[in-house]
Amino acid sequence: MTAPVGGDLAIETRGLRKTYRSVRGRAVGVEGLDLQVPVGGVHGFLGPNGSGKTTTIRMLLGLVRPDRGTATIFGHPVPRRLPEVVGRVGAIVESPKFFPAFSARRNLSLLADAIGTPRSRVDVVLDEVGLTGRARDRYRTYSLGMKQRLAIAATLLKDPDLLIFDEPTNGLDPAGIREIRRTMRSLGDQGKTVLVSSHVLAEVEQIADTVSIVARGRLVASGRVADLLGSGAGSRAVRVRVAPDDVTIATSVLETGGLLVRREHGALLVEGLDDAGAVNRALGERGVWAHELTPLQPDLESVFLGLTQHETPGAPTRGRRRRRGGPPDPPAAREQPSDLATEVGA
Ligand SMILES: Nc1ncnc2c1ncn2[C@@H]1O[C@H](COP(=O)(O)OP(=O)(O)OP(=O)(O)O)[C@@H](O)[C@H]1O
Repeated sequence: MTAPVGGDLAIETRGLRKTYRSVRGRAVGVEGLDLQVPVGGVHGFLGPNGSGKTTTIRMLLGLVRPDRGTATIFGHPVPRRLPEVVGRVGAIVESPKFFPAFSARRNLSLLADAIGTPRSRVDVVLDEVGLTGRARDRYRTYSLGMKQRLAIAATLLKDPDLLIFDEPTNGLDPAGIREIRRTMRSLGDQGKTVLVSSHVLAEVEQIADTVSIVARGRLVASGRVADLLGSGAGSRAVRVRVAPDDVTIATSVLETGGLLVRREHGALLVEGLDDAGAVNRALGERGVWAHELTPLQPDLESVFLGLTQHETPGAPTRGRRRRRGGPPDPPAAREQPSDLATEVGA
C-alpha cells in the first residue's frame, strides 16, 4: 500500500456499496469502496467509464442511498448528518441551470440571494474563475468552457471548504480544459479540498496532489501522484539512439536479449528491462555505441491502464494480471513498482 495520504480526511468511505436494479437482476455501481481524500489540495478520482465515480459522488451528496457501508465528510456521517456539513460543500454533479437571457453577474446575484450569501461574493467568485471581463454578457453567449466556469463560480458563492466536481471538463476544448484546470489548482492552493472525477488521466495528472483510482466500483490504488508514478522506483523503459547504420543490428541485439524494441521517431524504445545499463552493455559488446540512453518515467495514464484494463467481473482487484496473448503490456502496466500494487481496497 502506498504511504497514507496523511492528516485529516475531508472524505472517507468504508465498504461503500451500491447496486441498481437492472433487467438482468442487480447491477453493481460501487462495490465495497474505501476512499480517503485528505484535507486540502486537489484529489483526482479516476476510473474508466462506468467504474462508479458518479455513483460514489451521488452517495456522498445524499442523492443516492448506499446499500451498505459508511461515508463521512469532514468527520460527519453522510447522508445522516449531511445538513451539518452541507454548508461547507460545493458540488457540480450535473449541469446547473442558469437563465440564458441574464448575465453571469445577474444569475449569481439571484443565486446569492436564494442561498443567503452576501452579493459582495459575486464579484469575488467571478474573478476567481476568470469571468470578470464577461460578467455583464448574457449567459447564452458563453462558450461551454465559460458556462462550466460559471457553474464553478456558483459553487464558490458560499465559500465552501470542499468542492466536488464530476467530470468538469467533459466536452470542453483544450482552452476550456486549461481554464478549468487552472481554477481547480488555484482552489487547491488556497487550501480548499477539490475532489475531481475524471476518466482522462492526462488532465488530472497535471493538477492533482493525490489520486484514487477505481475500477468496477472498487479502489485499485490511491496515494500521492508522485508515488503512483513510481518516483525513485526507476523506469522500465529507455529511449536509445544509435547511428542510423546501427539501428538494425541494435534492434536485433536487444531483441535477442529478450527485450521489446519499437522504433519511434528515429530512436529505439526499449521495454522489458530491469537495468538500463544492460542495454548499454549488450550494445557495447557488439561494438554498437548509443548516442542517447534516456530512462522513461511511466505516466499516470500507463499506471491507470495497468491497474484498470485487466479488471474482470468478479475478479479480485489487488495487483494486476497480465493479458493472455497479444503484445506485452506497456512498461508501467507490466511491472509496477511494489507501491503501485496498492491494496487500499483491502
Ligand atoms: N441509475 C442507474 N440505474 C442503473 N444502473 C446505473 C445507474 N447509475 C449508474 N449505473 C451503473 O452503475 C455503474 C457505475 O456507473 P457510474 O455512472 O457511477 O460510473 P462513472 O465512473 O461515473 O462512469 P462515467 O465516467 O461514464 O460517468 C455503471 O455500470 C452504470 O451503468
